[in-house]
Amino acid sequence: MGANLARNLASREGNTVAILNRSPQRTEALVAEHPEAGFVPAVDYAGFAAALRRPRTAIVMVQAGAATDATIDALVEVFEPGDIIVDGGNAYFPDTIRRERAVRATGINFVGAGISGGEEGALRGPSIMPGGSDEAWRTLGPILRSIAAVAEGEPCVTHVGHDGAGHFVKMVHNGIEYADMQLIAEAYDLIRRGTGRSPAEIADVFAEWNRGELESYLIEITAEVLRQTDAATGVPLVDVILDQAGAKGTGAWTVQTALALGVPVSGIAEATFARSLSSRPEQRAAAASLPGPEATPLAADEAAFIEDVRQALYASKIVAYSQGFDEIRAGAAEHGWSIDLGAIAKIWRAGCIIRAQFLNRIAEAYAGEPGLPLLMTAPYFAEALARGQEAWRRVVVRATESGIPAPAFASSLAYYDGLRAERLPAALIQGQRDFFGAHSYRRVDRPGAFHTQWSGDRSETAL
Ligand SMILES: NC(=O)C1=CN([C@@H]2O[C@H](COP(=O)(O)OP(=O)(O)OC[C@H]3O[C@@H](n4cnc5c(N)ncnc54)[C@H](OP(=O)(O)O)[C@@H]3O)[C@@H](O)[C@H]2O)C=CC1
Ligand SMILES: O=C(CO)[C@H](O)[C@H](O)COP(=O)(O)O
Repeated sequence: MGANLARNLASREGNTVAILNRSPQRTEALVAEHPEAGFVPAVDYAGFAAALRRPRTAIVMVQAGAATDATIDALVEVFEPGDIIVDGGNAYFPDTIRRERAVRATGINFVGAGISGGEEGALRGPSIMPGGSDEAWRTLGPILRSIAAVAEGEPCVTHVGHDGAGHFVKMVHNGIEYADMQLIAEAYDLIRRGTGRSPAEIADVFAEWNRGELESYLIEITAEVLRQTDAATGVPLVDVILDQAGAKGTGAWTVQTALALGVPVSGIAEATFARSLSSRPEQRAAAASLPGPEATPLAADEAAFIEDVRQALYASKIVAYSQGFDEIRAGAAEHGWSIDLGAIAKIWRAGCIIRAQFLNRIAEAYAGEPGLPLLMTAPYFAEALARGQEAWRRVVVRATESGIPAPAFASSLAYYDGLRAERLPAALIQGQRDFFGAHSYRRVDRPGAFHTQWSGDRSETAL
């Protein structure tokens, strides 16, 4: 990521880029491979600082955690007040808040900036989500705008908010990425097992979907992955890839943060847990003999079933994004960040992994009603959910009857039904809590808190 970001910066008019890697041979290799970049190589932090024009700007692209702390500490030693350190890695936002405070105390600016787009995006133009101070943004804005992806003429970068706001938004971006990928994987599994089509045939289905409302980078690359044949065996590559999904932590952070904020991001949580479940080979082996439907019945009308899956995918995707934006709204309120949700949708339209046509609809929804309480209730999305809900239900029923796990589809539908329910069984939970712990409850017909004397005469006391 760092090498490609440096090449991107160097390719812009008027830029000269100094580079430093803890392994000097990697710095030398990059300089040798890309003479056109005109890099100024440094072998240590002092040399790196000396090579930069004031105010200096450094972009750090290393692993989150100790590596990031070590790099920032080394830069603070050689930088001066007014200089800017940008952490472009996937840092955990509380770390960014801590680092921003500590670095600011030295007079140096610190900016946590989420960067998405993978290696290709870093080179050609990523989506960038910077936090940090207004002062740092004044210097950094033109630099980041020059290297960011462009969507409909607008650079995919905005000053998200102060201190950790940028990394918070990048974290949620990745949480949504997890949900989007899991939903696509469930759609693939349902079509494969429900119709018997081959991966290459399903690639055609995804390619077709990519021409409609589902158009997105993740749908596009899904078709590419499914079409790939393994050179060694001649079978579809997807059939020889070990079915244990990795995770570097941003999905888990999104869920942990949502739990702390009390925001139900159930689709993102299911997607994160689905990766954990896949990566438990001993447990999967032990459970393999547990009973379930013998064989998956093939869909009688394949085309209709595939269309149902498409609609279920779109509806579940709306829920995942709605949950993610709800978490950003809650995080902004908690941390005092002024985050423009419509601007976030706009900077995700290009450059990042979740880039999609669909983000224009999200930007429009927030432009129409900036205080929108929940994205999925905006007219466009409410109408899309209403249109797709019957297919969505059929797919979840079909998956359940067939024994095909579709946790993200099912939980998204349960979230939708939970929110629209006139009454929820939460009333019973309140009664249970009051029974065993005297936690009290509120009533629908009177203000105040109440407790029933469960172990006594069962009379009710107003507290
Ligand atoms: N890969 C991706 O698609 C994306 C990655 N990111 C984030 O960008 C960051 C970099 O990721 P990526 O480029 O993929 O990772 P790589 O593993 O390719 O590169 C990591 C870099 O960090 C350096 N490094 C590791 N430990 C230390 C340390 N203790 N002190 C100083 N430098 C260290 C490595 O040096 P050396 O070469 O000597 O090992 C290397 O230059 C991560 O935070 C990642 O989460 C963000 C968006 C997308
Ligand atoms: O930030 C990214 C894209 O936006 C990275 O690709 C991310 O590291 C992928 O996460 P994971 O390895 O957990 O799937």
